[in-house]
Amino acid sequence: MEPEQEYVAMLYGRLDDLREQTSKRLAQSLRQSGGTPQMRSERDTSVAMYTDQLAQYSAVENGLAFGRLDFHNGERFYIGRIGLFDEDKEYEPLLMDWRAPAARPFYLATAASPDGVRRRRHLRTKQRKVVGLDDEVLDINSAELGRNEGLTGEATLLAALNATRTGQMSDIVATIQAEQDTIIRSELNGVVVVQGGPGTGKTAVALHRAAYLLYTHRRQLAKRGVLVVGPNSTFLRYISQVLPSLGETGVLLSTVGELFPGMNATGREPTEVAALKGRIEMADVVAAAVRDRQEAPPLVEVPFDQDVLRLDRRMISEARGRARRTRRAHNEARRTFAREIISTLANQVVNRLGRHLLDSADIDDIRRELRESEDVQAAINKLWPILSPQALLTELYANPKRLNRAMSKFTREERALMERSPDTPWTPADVPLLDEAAELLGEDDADAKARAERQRRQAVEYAQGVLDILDLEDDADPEILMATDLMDAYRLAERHGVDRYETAAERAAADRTWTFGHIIVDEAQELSAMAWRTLMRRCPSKSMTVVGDIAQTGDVGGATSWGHVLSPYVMNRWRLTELTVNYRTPAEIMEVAADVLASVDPELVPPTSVRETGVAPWVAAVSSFDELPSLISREVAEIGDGKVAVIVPAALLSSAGQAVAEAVPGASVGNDLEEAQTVVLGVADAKGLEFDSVVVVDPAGILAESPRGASDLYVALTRATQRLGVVHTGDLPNVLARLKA
Ligand SMILES: Nc1ncnc2c1ncn2[C@@H]1O[C@H](COP(=O)(O)OP(=O)(O)OP(=O)(O)O)[C@@H](O)[C@H]1O
Repeated sequence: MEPEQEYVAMLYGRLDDLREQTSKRLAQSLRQSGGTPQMRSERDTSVAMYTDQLAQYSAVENGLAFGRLDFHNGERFYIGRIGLFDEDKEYEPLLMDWRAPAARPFYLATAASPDGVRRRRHLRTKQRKVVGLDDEVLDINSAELGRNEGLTGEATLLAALNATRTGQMSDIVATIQAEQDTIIRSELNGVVVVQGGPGTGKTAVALHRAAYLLYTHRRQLAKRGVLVVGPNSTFLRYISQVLPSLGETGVLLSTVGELFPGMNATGREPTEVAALKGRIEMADVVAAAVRDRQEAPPLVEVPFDQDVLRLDRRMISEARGRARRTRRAHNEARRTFAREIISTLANQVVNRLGRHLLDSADIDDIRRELRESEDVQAAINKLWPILSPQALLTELYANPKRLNRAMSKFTREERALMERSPDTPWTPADVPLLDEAAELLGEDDADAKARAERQRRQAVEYAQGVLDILDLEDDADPEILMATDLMDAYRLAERHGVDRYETAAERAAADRTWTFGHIIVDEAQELSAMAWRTLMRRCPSKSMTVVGDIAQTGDVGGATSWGHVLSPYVMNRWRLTELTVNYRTPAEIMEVAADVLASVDPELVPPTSVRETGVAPWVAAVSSFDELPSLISREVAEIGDGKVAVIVPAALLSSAGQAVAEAVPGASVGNDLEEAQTVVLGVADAKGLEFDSVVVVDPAGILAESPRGASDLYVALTRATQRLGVVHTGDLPNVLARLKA
């Protein structure tokens, strides 16, 4: 252990040197001021680069080096979170980045196929101290009997799997298994689907793949960024530390609901409404809703100049036809529509006044007056209003007549489901519809232009004002300042004020039309067809990693087959990969869950648990759920320091949650995974998470609550890393009969 400690201490020394150097460079860059705009922009880039580097050096502090490979030819290297080099010895590698091609045997070499490796060593460290070593000699003759054959670094792996959970997902960089490594390093292009049962490491693989892709294709991806999509904000918080611990900070984590900047769509709605909004036909509904706002009533009367002008349906339809034929988005095509209407109205005015009495300047004046007339503008606004996506949908949902027209192909009941009053909060299922609307409506660039023009005018006025003041001073040197000089000075100052280095992820988060270099979708089975449409729009290159488990689909609008979901966008050009080993759930618990899976579909095969705990799941029949707090207290005592989840049907969440939170110290309802020792959750919120101990309450309630009840129960049962309890009233559902035995 001593020599390893020395080597690891040397690596930390090198890391400290790098930190110091970078801090100095950062301080130097920050001290520079002024210069040409280009110099300032270069300075901003250096500041950003050094800041990122410092963040990376801090992030890799824990477990900086975790492995060593010894080869038969006498070569040896250490493997860690980042690459470190010896500057004094021609940049000889001291530590190899785990993502480098040469580090691959650390994950793939086996006794049967050693790839030149003699020994693989796992270093376990705590802070900067080496606290343990696990060696594997890759010699087919010395392979221990009964050893779990397929596993790499088994001792270290099992130690990681048995560790107490913290409420935050940790990285698996030291113990990535061969089937996972192949997916992590699979090529950037195209769509790769990672199908796997619960606990097979799909989320872990997806995040390590993001880190791998950024390392391997940095130039390509740093500019456009990588997006990781997760099912809800609790889950995103749970996984949020994994990429930073791998030294990667520039990845945007988002739910689909957050992809519309400025919108916090956290409203709730009945599942059948969300499912309806998720159907692909909704794209046609939104398009119809936009067309419905380009109205052509039989007659519109426009007061003008003590007269009344008339627009009949034919005139309006003609203008509308021209605007539509531009194929521009609604707000952008409005200019064409307005021009046509003004032209029609101008014709009427001219005819009334007598065309032969007017010259072209008079006609221009008439057009201008028409354009400026509030009555004319109001008429155009009514016939072709400027619309925001929010306004379009709010008015659609609130107006049964509009819904009838836009949803003519839907049943009366379905139309009724969509109705809601204007002050209802937006829900996640609204976001893809808002996104669709934003595409069809386009920017209202007249507004943006007016704003820019206003700013320009203000700048000129400001410059002129300063010049006027200077003019008053007798000794002012007229050579020194001209209004235009001042303008430039003003603009530059202003530009410098807003110039700020942002990562691709930060810029992407604020821009609805941002397109990413790669998108990773986790719990992808939950996404509706409309959500897929939104995501595909954000990734024109269709370079994606799609991670999920069809058997866990809980959302009624979610996926039942990957081909069905993906083929509209990439036909059959996607690659299916599968993970088959369950690292989370012990065999004793998985046996119970497997019966539930068979009830979802007898063809589905559960993943194989990598370990047993020797602890059988417990079951408690109670006469009422009032007994829950005392059962949970007992379980908390059993688990010691670990985390306990109480998973309940949505209908029980508030009552059971309150009872447990009041009676059990350190318990809370919802998503406080890090602080609380015990959390009470509905199944949907438990998706993707894991706990040392799980108590599933009212399984019959979970089964009955949704058409996908069996999948929900399967998800709930597979969240535990150590212990499982089931609490029920009445009869235990048949699918859990094994628990009675
Ligand atoms: N190679 C590995 N080394 C160490 N731990 C691992 C490894 N693979 C997976 N794990 C652990 O197994 C657990 C389950 O992983 P993860 O959450 O990624 O699974 P999942 O397939 O996404 O599960 P689910 O479908 O239930 O959400 C995590 O604690 C993860 O750290």
